[in-house]
Amino acid sequence: MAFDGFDRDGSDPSDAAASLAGYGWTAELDELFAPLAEAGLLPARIVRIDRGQCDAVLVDPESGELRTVRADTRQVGDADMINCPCTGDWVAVDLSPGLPMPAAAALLPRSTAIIRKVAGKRSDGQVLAANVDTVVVAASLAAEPDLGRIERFLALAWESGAEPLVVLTKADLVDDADFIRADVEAAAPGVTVLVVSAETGEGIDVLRACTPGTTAVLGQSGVGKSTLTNVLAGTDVMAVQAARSGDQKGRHTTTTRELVLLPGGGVLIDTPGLREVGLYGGEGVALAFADIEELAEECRFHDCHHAGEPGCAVRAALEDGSLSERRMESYLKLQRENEWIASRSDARLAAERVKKWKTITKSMRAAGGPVKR
Ligand SMILES: Nc1nc2c(ncn2[C@@H]2O[C@H](COP(=O)(O)OP(=O)(O)OP(=O)(O)O)[C@@H](O)[C@H]2O)c(=O)[nH]1
Ligand SMILES: [Zn+2]
Repeated sequence: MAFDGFDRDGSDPSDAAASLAGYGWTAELDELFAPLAEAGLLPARIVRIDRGQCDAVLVDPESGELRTVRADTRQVGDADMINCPCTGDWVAVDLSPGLPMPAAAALLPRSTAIIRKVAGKRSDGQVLAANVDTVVVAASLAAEPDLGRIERFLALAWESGAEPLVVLTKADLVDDADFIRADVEAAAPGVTVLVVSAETGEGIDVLRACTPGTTAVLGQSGVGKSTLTNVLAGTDVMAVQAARSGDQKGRHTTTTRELVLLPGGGVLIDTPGLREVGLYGGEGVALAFADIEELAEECRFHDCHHAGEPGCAVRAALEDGSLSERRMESYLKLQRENEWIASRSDARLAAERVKKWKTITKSMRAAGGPVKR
């Protein structure tokens, strides 16, 4: 890979990479990237994705300053959407002057990824954000929080490998947020639940302290994700639409996922409001319902279906009220959905393997078959 367009003025390239630290670049990534740097490629973080192109932040080799470049991502595309670049991904960018435009030449392995099943009957997955440390599940206090939806978002968050955090927004619109917070906490074992208001600033400092590194914000449209991003970023980086008269829902304002740098350190990824958040398999449900999973371990039969078997600890908890029927039903529903998608994706992967194998064998036959003895 030719790379001769830039004079580094004798400066140490690792110095330059150091200023990507604010975007989450680590010594480990730097080590991983060494062979690519050797080939003249530059590390860059995707801050926004478009069809076939992305905006990525890198250290300009000439000025040594951070710069956003628009890069062609077709080289790092993949038939499987999950392997396609997304906001938060690290890519190796080729700035060779011979190219029509900068190009993403390689996608670095992800530490975490938030994946949902695409809307509709298809079983494909879609990455919402990559290399995230904290997933904020945002819900508005303006309406009674939909606990099932929060549990669903939490399963997705746990599955990503990042740390979930629930943020209840618009605290200025309710009198007693603590009451609702307690309900949400019961639906989010092991997860911190914060109450904030972008309007009054309540809870914003705590939220800031809870979100070092890379944070992605998930939630339904209108819960105030973009407003939160603006407050944390200290500027209006996101367009916030005036709420429709009569309700506090707002309109769809965020269209592409965007990553912004926070003044106190760390970065934030705003995601568009998600109408449908299908689960994409994995351990997320078990982690989001760790309380029920723990109870199940106490059941007399290790394969207990909690359907009336003797010595069932889950039934006992339902009966004494320490576990709500609502939560149990939510758990069973998400578990079924998770199992369905797992079987679907296994089937899909198997079908892909067969297809790939057929292509290989076909080309071998065309070439006269494998080496004959
Ligand atoms: N009262 C009050 N209103 C808020 C607060 N935060 C956001 N809003 C309002 O809620 C509406 C929706 O806010 P957005 O930030 O656009 O919501 P969003 O979640 O980003 O919406 P999408 O971009 O569609 O996903 C706007 O009218 C905001 O002004 C808050 O803390 N208090
Ligand atoms: Zn049981």
